[in-house]
Amino acid sequence: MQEKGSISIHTENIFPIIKKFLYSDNEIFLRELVSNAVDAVQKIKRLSSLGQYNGAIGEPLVEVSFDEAAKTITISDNGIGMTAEEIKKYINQIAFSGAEEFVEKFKDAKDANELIGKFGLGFYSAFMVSDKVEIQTLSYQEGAQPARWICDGSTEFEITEGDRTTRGTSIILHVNADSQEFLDKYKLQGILDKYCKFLPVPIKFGTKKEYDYDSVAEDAEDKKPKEKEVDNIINDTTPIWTKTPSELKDEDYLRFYRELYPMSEEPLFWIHLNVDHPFTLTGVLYFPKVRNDMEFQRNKIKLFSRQVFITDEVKEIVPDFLMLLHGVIDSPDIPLNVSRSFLQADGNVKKINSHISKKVADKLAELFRTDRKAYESKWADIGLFVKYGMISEDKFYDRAKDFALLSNTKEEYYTLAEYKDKIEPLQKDKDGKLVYLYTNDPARQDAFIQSADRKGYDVLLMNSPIDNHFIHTLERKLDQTTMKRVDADVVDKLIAKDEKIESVLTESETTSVREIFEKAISKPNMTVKVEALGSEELPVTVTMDEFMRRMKDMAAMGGGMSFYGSMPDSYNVSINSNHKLVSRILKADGTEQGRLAKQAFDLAMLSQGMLTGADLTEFVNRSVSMI
Ligand SMILES: Nc1ncnc2c1ncn2[C@@H]1O[C@H](COP(=O)(O)OP(=O)(O)OP(=O)(O)O)[C@@H](O)[C@H]1O
Repeated sequence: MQEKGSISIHTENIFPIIKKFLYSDNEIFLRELVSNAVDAVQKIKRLSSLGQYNGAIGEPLVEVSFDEAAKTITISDNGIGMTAEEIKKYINQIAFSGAEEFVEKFKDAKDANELIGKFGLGFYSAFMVSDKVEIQTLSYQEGAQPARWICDGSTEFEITEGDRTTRGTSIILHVNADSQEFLDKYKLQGILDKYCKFLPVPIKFGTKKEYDYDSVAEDAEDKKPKEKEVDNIINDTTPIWTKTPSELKDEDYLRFYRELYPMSEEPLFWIHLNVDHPFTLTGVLYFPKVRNDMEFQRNKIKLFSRQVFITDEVKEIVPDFLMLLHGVIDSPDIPLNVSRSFLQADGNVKKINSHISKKVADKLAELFRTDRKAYESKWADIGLFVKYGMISEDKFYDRAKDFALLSNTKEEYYTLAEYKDKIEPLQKDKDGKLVYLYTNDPARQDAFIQSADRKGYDVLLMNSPIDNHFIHTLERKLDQTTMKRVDADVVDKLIAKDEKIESVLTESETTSVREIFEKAISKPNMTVKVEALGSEELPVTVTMDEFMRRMKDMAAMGGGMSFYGSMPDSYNVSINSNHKLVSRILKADGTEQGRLAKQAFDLAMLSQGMLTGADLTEFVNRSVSMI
């Protein structure tokens, strides 16, 4: 048997195009060829189980090997094999059925995956790294003759009788001068680890040493275990996501997590995805402990299609707010060769995205319901995802509103509904609006928190980076509710009530107090106000108005409020006319008045960490002289 022919293709020579345009991703040749080998092995298993093949199937195996001297890489399997006729049909023609279209469109294609996927060129990716590709194969069919196909990357091929004596196929790549880097153990091992680590058929890559400790006799002088050479199988053929949750224990999930992310802390919990309809999706998603270097933690979800690794860019498949999750997703509905533009347009991908969002919400709801204490203890980490989700997706907000928690400065946790009930009696203003008080820095705002506490007000802890945005979402979503930072005003004014506190000072005394303080402080960005507050409140309080502060925060974050950003920080200085120190200052003589007023103001600044530099030095010197 010998035949020479021309690959059925109307267009002249397609290989230079493949090589040129696919070059950047050339390592995927191995993924393509190993996947074909795995398919071939699975096909023979299926034929056997259907009774259409009665021979022995043997141990299914795909073997990858290389020969540095001969400059070849071989991918060999004991799968279904091909007859010469099948080679002609599947290799020569099928792959090029779309060739004309291919040549027309190749100019616009952005990446190799897109090209290969669209045109069923999996096998031909071999030419990205080879001068010559050879197939040695023997079909499972009774009486089949071994066949050999060889092609040098032109449209000319040759089919002759082959040498294979056992069922299956070997693809031999004669590696080209530019791709010699692939003739390396570590390089190939790395590619296999990346793409083939969880393929469903054992993949052998060389051998490795194993030590047999059982063989060492108790009384043996030389305690060295026997060394033996065993197949180096690079993959786990039944990774946990292919199993049902009932077969698995927590330890299995944790072990898999450690295998995927060896250096990471233990995850908080996980979700096992198992969907049959309307699309097929399996996977395990882990909630990691979130660290500060969030960027580093993105892109940790691995996307597989029938256990073949595709990518860890899952942007379209996983909702943005869940991008920090870890784990794997496997869906045969996502083709092996995906490109970003494909993912964006694909209907299944959108469905998968919203399914994942729903599953995550269901899992969180369940954790909340079944063990609220444990859920609360993890809230610092979980909260980040939940808040991000609530901010970015209305649908998720609706799902999460019953299990999202607010925590206060006393480390108590409340759902949104519980919190509303808690604060309603005391924190409603005169117009019926609920005022939620929060702190973003409990250490600096301690004096304000204590004042609020004395009044029976509750203060929420909103000190994670996402809380700024979360506050806006809550204001938008919650009816008749505003959020105020606890240091936005003196406590008696934080929540505007109808009740009026009487001042012990007359009108002219009030004016004098204001003038004394204005003179003592003498800073243009400090507006002095004398106010009648509770006598137990501090004599002097420095605040920044909530609106002004938010505008400034937005400007600092580049939110387009540059007008506010360029304004100097301006503060309100509230003097409590009912505090006895204020009366004392009023009664003191000329120079003493100024000194005491300055001292009281500096103390207010100090308590908020705002007293620095020369002002601080002056304060310390003055305090020493006063003691
Ligand atoms: N190792 C193999 N054993 C048996 N048949 C094979 C083997 N490799 C390839 N084939 C046959 O050649 C055909 C073409 O392979 P090719 O990789 O080009 O495309 P594909 O596998 O059909 O699609 P894809 O683009 O997803 O890889 C396969 O469908 C299969 O019938």
